[in-house]
Amino acid sequence: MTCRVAVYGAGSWGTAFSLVLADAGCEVTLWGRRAELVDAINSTGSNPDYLPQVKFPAQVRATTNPAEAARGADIAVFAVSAQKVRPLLEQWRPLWEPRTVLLSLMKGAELGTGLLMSEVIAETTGARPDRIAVVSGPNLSAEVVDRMPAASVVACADESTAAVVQTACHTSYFRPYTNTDVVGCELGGVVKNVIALAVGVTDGMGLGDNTKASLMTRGLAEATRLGVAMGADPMTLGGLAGMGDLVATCSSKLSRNHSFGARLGRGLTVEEAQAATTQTAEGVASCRAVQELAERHGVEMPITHAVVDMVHNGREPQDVVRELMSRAATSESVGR
Ligand SMILES: NC(=O)c1ccc[n+]([C@@H]2O[C@H](COP(=O)([O-])OP(=O)(O)OC[C@H]3O[C@@H](n4cnc5c(N)ncnc54)[C@H](O)[C@@H]3O)[C@@H](O)[C@H]2O)c1
Ligand SMILES: O=P(O)(O)OC[C@H](O)CO
Repeated sequence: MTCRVAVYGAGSWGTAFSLVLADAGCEVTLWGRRAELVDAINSTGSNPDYLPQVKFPAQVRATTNPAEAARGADIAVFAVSAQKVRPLLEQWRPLWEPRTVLLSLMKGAELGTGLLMSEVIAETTGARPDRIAVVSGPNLSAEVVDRMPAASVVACADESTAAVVQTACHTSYFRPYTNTDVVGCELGGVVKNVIALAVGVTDGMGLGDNTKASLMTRGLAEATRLGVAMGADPMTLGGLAGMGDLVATCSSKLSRNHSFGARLGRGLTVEEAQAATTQTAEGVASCRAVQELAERHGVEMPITHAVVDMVHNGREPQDVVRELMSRAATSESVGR
């Protein structure tokens, strides 16, 4: 039977993931909030504002009506900015059938609560963990829509739910693995955005590949330490949703988080970097939520602190780098 999917959010990843779902044989209803964009998608089969190179197959239709998207949906997919999703979920929760799987594509933690997106979904909808899933991995949307091979992870506490989502998005170029470690997969996606900001800064400053490799490796150590404190399997952070996504995001000029950091590193102010960023760079807000989580769980995350200092406390990149490097010398095994 054809899988029916509602995708909420017609930005970059909502657009790219709709293509993946359609290529995998699903019927997709893509919700967008702007009528002119939805009309353009329905009349031209492409999204003029995000990834206009995509030509949707006929089984992708767009709507501004969240209830129309929800009707008969086997899976409801959320691809809006992490800080904006709570009120939408609160408003829309009666729209989905009790059997509908609620799937987050978002890689952010909520400011103020420190909740991961699966937790925001659970809190707002009351859905049980076996109905809530996430997709996370090295999936830069511009490469995905060019159908360049990529792997990813579908995480859900319930393996059979993860398998349903896996089938719904498995194509010749998108290979999803399943995992029951939801916290580990989500945290990998959240923390890599913070580390990509740091790597972007040092790239923007003209620093080298040794710097980049050091930040990525120690950034992975931060993600793993926090993950373990929050109940994740450390092996998950070494997988696609952890190391895999860290490598893709920190290495790619397509990454919005890396680009934001690079602007700071080149000397732009935070306000100037923000003005130049037209799409969601989740790490900018989430770095503070990650810092709060680190404090709550008693975990040391110096790179995350450095990013918060540059993005929110007005600190100069040069000073922050110097400070990071001159911390007391320690053993690599500390805090493992
Ligand atoms: N782009 C990627 O390559 C990629 C890949 C994997 C995961 N993600 C994650 O997916 C999520 C969405 O990212 P994106 O790249 O699609 O961002 P985007 O900026 O391209 O699109 C965000 C979408 O959210 C919508 N939106 C913002 N505020 C809203 C509000 N208040 N109400 C309703 N809609 C609102 C925007 O209209 C837009 O359609 C992020 O958490 C991101 O980390 C992105
Ligand atoms: O463009 P970014 O920095 O949001 O990264 C996009 C994806 O998360 C990469 O997997």
